[in-house]
Amino acid sequence: MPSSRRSGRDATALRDVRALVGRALPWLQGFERPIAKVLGLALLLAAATAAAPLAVMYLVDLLTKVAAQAPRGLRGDVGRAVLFALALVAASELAQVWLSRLLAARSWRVRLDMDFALRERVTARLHQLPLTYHQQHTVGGTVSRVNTSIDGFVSAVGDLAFNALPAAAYLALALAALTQLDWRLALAVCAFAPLPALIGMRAAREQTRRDRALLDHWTATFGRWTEVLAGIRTVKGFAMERAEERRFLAAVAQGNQRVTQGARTDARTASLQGLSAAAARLSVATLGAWLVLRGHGTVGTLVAALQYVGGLFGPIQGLTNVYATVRRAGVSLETVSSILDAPDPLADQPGAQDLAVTAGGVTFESVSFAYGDGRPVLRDVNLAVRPGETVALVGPSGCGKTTLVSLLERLHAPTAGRILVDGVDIRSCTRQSLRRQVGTVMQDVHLFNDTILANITYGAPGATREQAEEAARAANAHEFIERLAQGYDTVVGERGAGLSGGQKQRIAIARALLKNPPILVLDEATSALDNESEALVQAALDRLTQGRTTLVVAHRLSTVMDADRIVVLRGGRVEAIGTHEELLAQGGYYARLFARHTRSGVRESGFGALADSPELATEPQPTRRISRQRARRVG
Ligand SMILES: Nc1ncnc2c1ncn2[C@@H]1O[C@H](COP(=O)(O)OP(=O)(O)OP(=O)(O)O)[C@@H](O)[C@H]1O
Repeated sequence: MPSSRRSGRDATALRDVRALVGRALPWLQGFERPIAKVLGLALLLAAATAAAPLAVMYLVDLLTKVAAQAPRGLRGDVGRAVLFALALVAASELAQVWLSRLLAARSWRVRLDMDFALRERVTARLHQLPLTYHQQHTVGGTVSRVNTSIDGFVSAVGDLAFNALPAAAYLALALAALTQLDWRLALAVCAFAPLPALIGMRAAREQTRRDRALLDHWTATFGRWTEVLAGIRTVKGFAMERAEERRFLAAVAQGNQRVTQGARTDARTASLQGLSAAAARLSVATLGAWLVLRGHGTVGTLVAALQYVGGLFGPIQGLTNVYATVRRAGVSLETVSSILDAPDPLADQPGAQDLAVTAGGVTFESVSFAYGDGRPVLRDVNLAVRPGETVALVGPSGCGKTTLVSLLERLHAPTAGRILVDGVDIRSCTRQSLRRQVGTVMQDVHLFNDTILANITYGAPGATREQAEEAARAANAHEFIERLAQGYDTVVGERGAGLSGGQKQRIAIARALLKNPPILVLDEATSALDNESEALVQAALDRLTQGRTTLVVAHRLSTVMDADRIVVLRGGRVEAIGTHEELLAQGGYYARLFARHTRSGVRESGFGALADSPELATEPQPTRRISRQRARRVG
């Protein structure tokens, strides 16, 4: 290999190590003392291990001398000297065993603590990151990536601190001792020492590439796996179980094949390193024997030298893996950093105050918004919702209704304009305090695989059982809950699998009632409920909205007509605002929508679905004034 290319690679390797150390250091804050303590123990162990062959040498030389003098038993000074030598050997062995045990226990403790601290930071960050981050990453993929990366990073730091550094110390001590014993033997060792290092360095790049590809592969595989399990209803509905199983197993087999190929390459690298170590041992044994025969050394020296050579190549091999370990840690760090350093444009501003809602007025002031792709979704929206008022949002699918209400929760930030609650810009308050004041009931109700009681008190952890029951009564949920085998202690299954759509909605309403927020966001369910269930949900919603400022993404005609005002959104713009009667009188899109609804005779909940009819965009309709009561009868 041309030397310029090699020196280029070495420089890159050094840069990699320096960059990694620079990035890893802030993460190790708080662990300096425990790491230093374990490192101290490891260095002591290295010193004890390096001293052991000297004790053996002393014993062997003593015994050789005694044997040469045709001994008459081990009495007097000779006996004491042999006993002392034996005690030295025993002490060094015992010290090694004791230190190894202590080191193993302490280093595990430090690794586990580091693992805990990293998980704490990553979990907190994942919870803080904006919704868009989670929409762009699969749950399973994130879980698999986080687990693999944290394990990888912690074990790499442990390997470097507790194995590589003590190995380097042992190498230095052993080489110094060997040079003292016989410089020629030390030279023979040094001639072979760089070989395993070079072999390891060559393998490291390939290992890193492999690790990165494997991490991506497992992220995609487990991301899909969790998605399939989460969407098992759809999988079953389309009889895709076998197909999904085949797809998953093919991906696992492909991953395993890559792991096997990697293990084969690693084994080849290890055997090449082993061969170079064996060549070093053979050359030292030959040279040592020659030196002893020539009277240039003692048998003890040769035995000690062979012990050193035997013990040296393990650490040398370990040290050559340092580069691979550093690069592996780099891959892990990249992933964890991509989470910890992911931008959070919605983070609280420095000095943000808690929001205290007094009346509950909400104002959208020239609000525009676009998702990551830059396509405008909301354009210059102006809307002032008075305290205690209910405003229904109506418009075709994709016109930005859900997006508008999510801006109020600060799940996204407007690209222009601002949103005020009681005259306070929500960007200037803390996210937590804002979300405590805004309650939500979304159409895809999410229940946790926990008891009904835990699901109702979610968001109000201090609430008592009696308060939860009271909220459930107001939400028309108490009766059906009481009829369940375990009542409020019934576990609902993942995402509330054991409950009907209407029951889930009523639990969500009870949850919102218990939270008791002054501002409410409702995203009405589009899926039709049976008449009875719909009436129960509607009555619960009426109770929930009483006395609260409410923004509702409306799909039922009754909701729209019961609202104090209706906002017609089209193409991200506010097309009209008014009461039902006012909008009918204006004769625009809303009037056409209403007319079409009354003509079609579809169920109430189909009102929102009709908003999508293409003909509504153009169909001219005569303006008709219909009283609210009459319209309700028709709907
Ligand atoms: N996370 C997202 N990333 C990119 N675009 C999005 C995202 N969420 C929604 N959109 C797009 O923004 C537009 C408005 O979506 P939004 O969900 O607010 O509409 P909507 O009026 O509530 O529709 P619907 O009545 O069907 O629920 C749509 O074109 C949609 O494709």
